[in-house]
Amino acid sequence: MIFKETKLKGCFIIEPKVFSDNRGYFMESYNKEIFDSGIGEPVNFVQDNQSFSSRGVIRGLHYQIGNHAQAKLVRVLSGRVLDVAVDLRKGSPSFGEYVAVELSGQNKKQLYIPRGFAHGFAVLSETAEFFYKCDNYYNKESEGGILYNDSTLNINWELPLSEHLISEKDSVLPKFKDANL
Ligand SMILES: Cc1cn([C@H]2C[C@H](O)[C@@H](COP(=O)(O)OP(=O)(O)O[C@H]3O[C@H](C)C(=O)[C@H](O)[C@H]3O)O2)c(=O)[nH]c1=O
Repeated sequence: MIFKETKLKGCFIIEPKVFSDNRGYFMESYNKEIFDSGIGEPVNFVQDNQSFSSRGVIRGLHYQIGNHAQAKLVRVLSGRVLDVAVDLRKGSPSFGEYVAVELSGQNKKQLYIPRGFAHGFAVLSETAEFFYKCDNYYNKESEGGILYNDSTLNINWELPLSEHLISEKDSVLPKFKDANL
């Protein structure tokens, strides 16, 4: 496994070791000992999530506030997405900055997003199966979000506007300046 820290401290791009042969491939997609050593601290995941989306779907930008904040280890089982993490940590020198990484079944890359970030992704392939581990449980009451096309964050989702497919809930999320952080 190769761990590359992004410009946002604590946020890592991870590339697993893939063993390919004439049958296909094998990889350890998660190994706690290797992961904790690569990240530099213990992370205890408690919930796995999985979602399936069609091209043009943008899920996010979501986070959970306070003690219910979640760190996430995200990857794509099949298809291709642009995955986005926004630094919302109060006092962070990169507050309001984001990283965008293409994750796909092909490149098998993973993104580790620490607590204190908003997360979202856009589906660039016909369909995408998305899988992620969380280090805190879902807590509906503590859900927060930011409008995916907020002009201050100015995220390039790499999809024509005409293709954006957003949930009703996400379409009415607050702007970054009004978000409940
Ligand atoms: C997140 C979550 C949702 N749900 C229920 C609540 C809704 O009835 C249904 C769909 O939820 P939602 O529309 O919020 O799903 P996404 O838009 O994929 O939300 C996720 O999208 C971005 C990319 C994230 O990083 C978050 O993990 C999460 O907010 O699943 C649960 O039962 N447990 C959960 O952990």
